Amino acid sequence: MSRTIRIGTRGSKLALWQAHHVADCLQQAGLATEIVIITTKGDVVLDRSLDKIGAKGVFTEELEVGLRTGHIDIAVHSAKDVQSSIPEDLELLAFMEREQVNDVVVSFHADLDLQRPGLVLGTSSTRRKAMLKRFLPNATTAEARGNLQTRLRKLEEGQYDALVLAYAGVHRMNYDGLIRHVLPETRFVPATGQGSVAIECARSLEPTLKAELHHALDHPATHLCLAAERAFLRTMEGGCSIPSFALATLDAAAGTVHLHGGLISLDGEQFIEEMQHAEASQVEALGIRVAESVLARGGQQILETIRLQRNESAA
Ligand SMILES: NCc1[nH]cc(CCC(=O)O)c1CC(=O)O
Repeated sequence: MSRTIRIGTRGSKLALWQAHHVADCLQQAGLATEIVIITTKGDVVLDRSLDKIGAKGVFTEELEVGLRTGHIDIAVHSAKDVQSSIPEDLELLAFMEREQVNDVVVSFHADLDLQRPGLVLGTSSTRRKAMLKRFLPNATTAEARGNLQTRLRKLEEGQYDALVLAYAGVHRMNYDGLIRHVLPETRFVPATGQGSVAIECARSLEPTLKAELHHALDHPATHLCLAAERAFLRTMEGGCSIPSFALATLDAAAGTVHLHGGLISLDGEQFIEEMQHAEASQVEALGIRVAESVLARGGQQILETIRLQRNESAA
């Protein structure tokens, strides 16, 4: 019997659901597992939006320390929370099958009218705030930090009329009954990796165990798409807090990956997008090509403006 696999995870209900999902898959493959909860900066610093916390990897850094010290064997992350580049001594071993990728509007009001003037939507995502300014100008946004349960409590208290969230998290937490609108992914293009679960490990983990874990957990079509999206994000030099977006899809019949990527200005006025496709073997180059096109067509200026605004507000 091989040794027990120690699975590192944040302690939120969603993170624990994802960790148990990984544990179930590994147990079905005949591996014993243990779940180890590690609190991250993003879990405790809740009084600021993520771009104000500054440090990269607010939801991943402490888990990566656990991988280095040998405290855990694998770390389970929401793929969208993983930095565009990870430390050299670590690797992303697997991406699990992606859930429906859309952003959704969640509310206790069954008759929620998205076009209502003055509608208040809760989100702390720079991407969602910018897209709402562009596609739902009648609405305003309010900061909504904290885990899903905390945000739903604030929603019930009336701090906002509705929340904008990833379908994946809402569904995994069984809140589907509160979904009032599914936002079209052609306009509210999701964040890189949205909907997938990423498994990270130390490069030094035993190769046979790595192969066993990869075989039990990786979803090849999702992995291909996320490789394209992450190459896009890396080229954009973006962390979690720039309003970039990317969605790759696999055309299995044609053996090609299609990538829709872009950048939106914080005020929603500029929406620079690019759609290209490539052979499955060329997904990294596809991500780079799409990002370079977006940067060349005004994306670089958007990023410069954001950097200037953040430096001014930090001064
Ligand atoms: N840190 C935010 C975060 N990271 C992963 C999810 C949802 C699950 C996913 O997209 O895979 C969420 C919440 C949200 O965006 O609504």
